[in-house]
Amino acid sequence: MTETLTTANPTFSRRKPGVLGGALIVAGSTVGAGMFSLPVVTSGMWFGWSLLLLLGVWFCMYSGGMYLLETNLCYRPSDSFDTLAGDTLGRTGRILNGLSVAFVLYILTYAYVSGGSSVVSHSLGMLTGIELNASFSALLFATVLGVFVVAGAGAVDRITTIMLGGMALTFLGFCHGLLSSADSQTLFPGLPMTETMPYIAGAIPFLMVSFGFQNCIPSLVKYFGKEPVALRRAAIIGTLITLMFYLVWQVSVLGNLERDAFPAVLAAGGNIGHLIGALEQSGVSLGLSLLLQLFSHLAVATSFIGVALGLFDYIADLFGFANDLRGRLITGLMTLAPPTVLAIVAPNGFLAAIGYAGICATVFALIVPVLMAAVCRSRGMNGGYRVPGGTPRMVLVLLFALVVLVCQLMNMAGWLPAFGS
Ligand SMILES: N[C@@H](Cc1ccccc1)C(=O)O
Repeated sequence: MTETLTTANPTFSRRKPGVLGGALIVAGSTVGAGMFSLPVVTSGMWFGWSLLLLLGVWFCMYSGGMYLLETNLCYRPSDSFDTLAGDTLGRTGRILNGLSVAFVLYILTYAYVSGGSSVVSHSLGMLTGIELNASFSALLFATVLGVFVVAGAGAVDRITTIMLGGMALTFLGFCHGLLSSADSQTLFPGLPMTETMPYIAGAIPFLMVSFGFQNCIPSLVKYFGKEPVALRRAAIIGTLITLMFYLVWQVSVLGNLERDAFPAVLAAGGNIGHLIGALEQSGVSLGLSLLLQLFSHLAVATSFIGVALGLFDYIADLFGFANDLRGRLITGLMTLAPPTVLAIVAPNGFLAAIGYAGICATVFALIVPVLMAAVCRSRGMNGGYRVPGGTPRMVLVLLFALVVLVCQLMNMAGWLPAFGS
C-alpha cells in the first residue's frame, strides 16, 4: 500500500484530508512488502520477542518521522524533502538523502516484482496446475503493472482505490479465519531464551523497513498546510494503525504455523508464495488460503504501483524528461528495467532485498531527520512543533539507526545465526 500518498487517494487531490484521512494515508504508506517478511524473519525469535521489538521499532521510526515533521514545519509547506535536506545539511547531505530515497525505491520495486511473481506463480499453480517459471512470471508481473505506471497517477487513482477496498475486505476475511484458529500454545510455546534470543539482531533491519513511511511527511505537510496538531495526530494514529495491523498479522501467521515449519520457508528464500504454501500445508482451509492470496496480490500490486510511481516521478524530475509519450516511455524503462532484469535473474531475492533496503532507509528515515531537526533547533527556528524528549530522544533514534546498520552489515557478512541452518 506504499503509494497512497503520491497517487491513489482521490480525496487527496480534491480536498484537504482530515486527521483520519491523513492517518489512513500514513498507514497506507507504511504497510507494504515489509509486512510479508515479518513472520518469516521473526520466526527464530518467535512471537513474544517480536511483540516487544515491534513496539520499540515503532517508537524509533515514528520519532524519525516526527523530526522530519518538526523540520518541515520550519519551512514552507510546499518545500520538498530535497530542499529541507539541502538547506539544513548542505549539498552533500542533500545528495546522500536523495540517493538513499532513490535506492530504497529501486530495491522495493525489485522486492515487489520478486514477491508479486512469487504469489502469481503460487496461485496459478494451485488453480490451474500450470507451473510458471519464476523468471517468466517476474517479467509478466512487471510488464502488466508497468503499463499502469507509465500511464500515470491519474489513470490508476480509481483502480488503486478499488484495490485498497478489496485489501481491507480480504484482510478482515482471512484474519478472522486465522485468528479463530490461532493457538496460544503455538504463540507461546515456552521456548528457552537461549533458543530465541540469538535471532533478534538479524530481524531488526526488516522490522525497521516495515515501519518506513517518513518520506511521505513532506507531501502530507503540503496537503495539510501548517497544521502541527492535525499532522502529528495523523502520524501517530496512522503508525499505530500499522502497528495493530502487524500485530494481528503476526498472531494470524505465528498462531497457525509451528516454529518448526519456518526453516523450510527460509531455505526456499522466504518469499510470499512459500509462506502461503506453508500455511496451506499446516491445514489452513482452501477458502482462507484463497483470501490470503487475493490479499497478497492486491497488496503487492498497489505497493508496486505506488513505489514505482514515486521512483518514476523522481527520475523524470532528476533527468528533466518530458511528460509526453516518448518521455514517459523512457522514464518508465529507466524505472522498471533494472529491478525487472534483476528479478528475472534472481527471482527469489525478496528477503535479501528488504534487508538491503534497511541499510539505505536509515539515512532518510532516521539519521537525516534527526540531524535536520538539530540544525533547525540550533538556528533557533520554530515552526510551531517541537518533538518532546530533548537530546536523549535524538540520541536514541541515532543509536537505533546505528544498530540497524550494524545488524544488517553483520547479516550480509553471515556473522549472525540464521534460523534453521
Ligand atoms: N514500509 C514499507 C517500505 C518503506 C520503507 C521506507 C520508506 C517507505 C516505505 C514497506 O513495508 O513496504
